[in-house]
Amino acid sequence: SPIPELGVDTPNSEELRVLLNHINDWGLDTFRIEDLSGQRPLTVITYRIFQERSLLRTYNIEPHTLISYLLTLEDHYQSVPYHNKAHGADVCQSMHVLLNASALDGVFTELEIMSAIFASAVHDVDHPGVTNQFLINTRSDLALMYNDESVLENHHLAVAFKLLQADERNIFSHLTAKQIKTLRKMVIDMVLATDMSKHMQLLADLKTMVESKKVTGNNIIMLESYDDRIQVLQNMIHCADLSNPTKPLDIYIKWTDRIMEEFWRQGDKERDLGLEVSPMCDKRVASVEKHQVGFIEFIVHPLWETWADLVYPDASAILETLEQNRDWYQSRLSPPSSSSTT
Ligand SMILES: COc1ccc(/C=N/OC[C@H](O)CN2C[C@@H](C)O[C@@H](C)C2)cc1OC1CCCC1
Ligand SMILES: [Mg+2]
Ligand SMILES: [Zn+2]
Repeated sequence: SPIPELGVDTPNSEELRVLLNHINDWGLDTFRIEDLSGQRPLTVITYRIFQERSLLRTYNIEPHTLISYLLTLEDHYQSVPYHNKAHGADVCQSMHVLLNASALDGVFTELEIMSAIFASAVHDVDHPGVTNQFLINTRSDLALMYNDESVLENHHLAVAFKLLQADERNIFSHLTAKQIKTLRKMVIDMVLATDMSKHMQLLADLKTMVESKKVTGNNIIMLESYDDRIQVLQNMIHCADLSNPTKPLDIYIKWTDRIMEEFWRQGDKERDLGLEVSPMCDKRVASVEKHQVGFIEFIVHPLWETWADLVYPDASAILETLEQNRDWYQSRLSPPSSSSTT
């Protein structure tokens, strides 16, 4: 049966096509695409990116096989408030835009680009909506399986590659053994880098790279070793994963609502289990704005400021939006009561 042009059949294909024409733009409304695609944001966005980058042609990927893999991958994202298929789709599309930075023009190979898009699409598959620490504290089967080390990220990878084993879903069936080996290593290295516990090390290495940045005549970054190349891609997927505060405010606020709902459900589970409620997970001491300001100040802005240095001036507008959004949440902070200032 013929594949629908957008990958899935929906009654709103005209409006969906118009939205997907903005696939290369920062701030694409993933929520609107979720609604217009019949709850298939990950399939339609990833399918469009593969087409946009001619990856089906370059790697002889059969459209049915790609759609079959993407639909099954999407079905393996759990219906949790934040870490669901819409987040997977959003990180994939954000990664696609970051890869287009002119400072990175011609830097990565087609295989590295496909690895990065694939890694982003799969990076949180089957996320249960709780943190690594929760899985460790509750002695979950996943923590037992992965010995408490990047438990979620190891699981996302295992599920993503397991789904490839079915012939009708094996989108890499026409790659050489060497290409598959390279893709698999890079995808593993990228998804493992989305473990927030690696943030400080990733950022420190990125800062070192920026300080010693080597560029060609027309300001294109030169990356000689695998370590340098993968380090840029690891920071890129980490930036994409923590890109919510850099998006248009109305979209950012919706992501905040979703992550807080997910954190509060975890807090409720911890309370029911008699465990200490994790930071920011207690709905009874809700300080959503304060947490977002802290998240931006201590994690998101330092990362994006360094990324913006690396690809200067390509991410300057994104950094500007981040700072405006931080100021907005700051302005919503209840002013300190007069007694506290005496
Ligand atoms: C739009 O806001 C957000 C969008 C993504 C995320 C993603 N978090 O990482 C996924 C895991 O949970 C890892 N940890 C993150 C860490 C900061 O905290 C731990 C409890 C878990 C957090 C956001 O805000 C959070 C932080 C401040 C208010 C809630
Ligand atoms: Mg994750
Ligand atoms: Zn994620």
